[in-house]
Amino acid sequence: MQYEPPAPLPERTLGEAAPLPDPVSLPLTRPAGCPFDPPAELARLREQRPLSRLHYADGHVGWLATSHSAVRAIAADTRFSSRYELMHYPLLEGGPGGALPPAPVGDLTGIDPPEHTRYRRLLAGKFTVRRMRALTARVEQITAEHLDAMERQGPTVDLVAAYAHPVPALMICELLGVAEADREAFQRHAAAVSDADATVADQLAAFEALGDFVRELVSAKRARPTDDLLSDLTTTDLSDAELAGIGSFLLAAGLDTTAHMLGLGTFALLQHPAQAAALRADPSLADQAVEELMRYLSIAHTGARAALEDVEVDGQLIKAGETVTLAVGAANRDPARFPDPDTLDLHRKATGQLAFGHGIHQCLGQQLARVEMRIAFPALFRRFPTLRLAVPPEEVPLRLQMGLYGVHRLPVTWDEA
Ligand code: HEM
Repeated sequence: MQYEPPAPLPERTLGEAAPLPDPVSLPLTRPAGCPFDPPAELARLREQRPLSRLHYADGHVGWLATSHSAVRAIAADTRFSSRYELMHYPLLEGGPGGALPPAPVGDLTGIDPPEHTRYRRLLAGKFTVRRMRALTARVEQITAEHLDAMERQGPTVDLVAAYAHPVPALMICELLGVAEADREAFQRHAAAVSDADATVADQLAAFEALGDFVRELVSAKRARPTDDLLSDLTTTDLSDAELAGIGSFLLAAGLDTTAHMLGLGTFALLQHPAQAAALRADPSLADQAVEELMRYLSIAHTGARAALEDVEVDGQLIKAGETVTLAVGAANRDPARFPDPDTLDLHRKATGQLAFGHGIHQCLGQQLARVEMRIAFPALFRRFPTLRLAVPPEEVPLRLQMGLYGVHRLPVTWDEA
């Protein structure tokens, strides 16, 4: 019998290593009864492969990154763009150039280098250690004042309206140098923008009013600078329009994010009483508790990037022009990175969690956000040791299907002394 050499193995080309399952739609449904877990379907996809094919609403077939390593690698890679106008959106009709316009002036998250580098350098230099230290003292004061007000008001209160929203709102006022007399108006507009019960017209009107407010603030700082970030920025070569854009962007980036972390984080701690008790008993736990809550809750649960050229990630070829949705919530629950990832464990060292983003767009305000949370969570649980939900957990209104996850309201109560 004549010997036949084995047929050569087919050459394995990138992206053809194994047949890919059919594209999926973005999973959005969170498991019933556990409002803190990402959609279970994301975990199933992550078990199969780090990158799955994803259907976008305009017919594009792009990618969904679910593993910690893939999300981290893509966020760190500048061959992927952050420009909104280059992206397809899983839930928005209209492809690049149709779904969303380019980022407005001052919005750092939707631009690439070199435009991004210029803004980023100017801003990073203003989030100084000295400023963060000064802000820490103000967070302590502001949280104490709001806890006093809650106590005076007596049970029951909506924790979002009484604490989770006003504390970060006032910290943005501190950062931007909003005068005491103007803060009430500022807070009113800011609360109306994110009020789920407001009509779209009212939300838009509040949004316009905030824009006017920031423009007037810029003129005031140019005329009479004070000790704040916005005044500092008036000494740079930024135009008034750029300053107003940056002011509005900081407001958008720093307020609702922190507010939703405080609201949802309190809900999570109330549902995990042993963890809340540990935080109450040991204030030195606060730093790692905040990292773990950020990981566990991942309120900014998805990000997106568009490939500017062909890029290989985890053995998978992503072609130029394709959009990748980054499932940050799933990445932060990846067992390959965090053992027993679905357990909230404040004693865990959750370093490497991706909830503040990663790479050149990583959150610029993260130190401020951390300071706010490190102070606000323990202070709340120490002031009200009997704090509990005033409604059954399933009645807490959740921000389902929204870009930023959280609670709309959190009715809480406690035993009066
Ligand atoms: C818990 C609260 C916060 C969360 C969860 C959060 C989350 C994030 C995330 C995920 C990004 C990256 C977006 C991307 O890669 O496209 C980001 C960027 C940013 N955040 Fe935050 N953030 C928080 C608080 C703040 C605060 C308090 C400020 C400032 C007052 C702030 C200012 C910014 C800015 C300026 C950027 C843009 C950075 C860039 O594109 O270079 N954030 N944030």
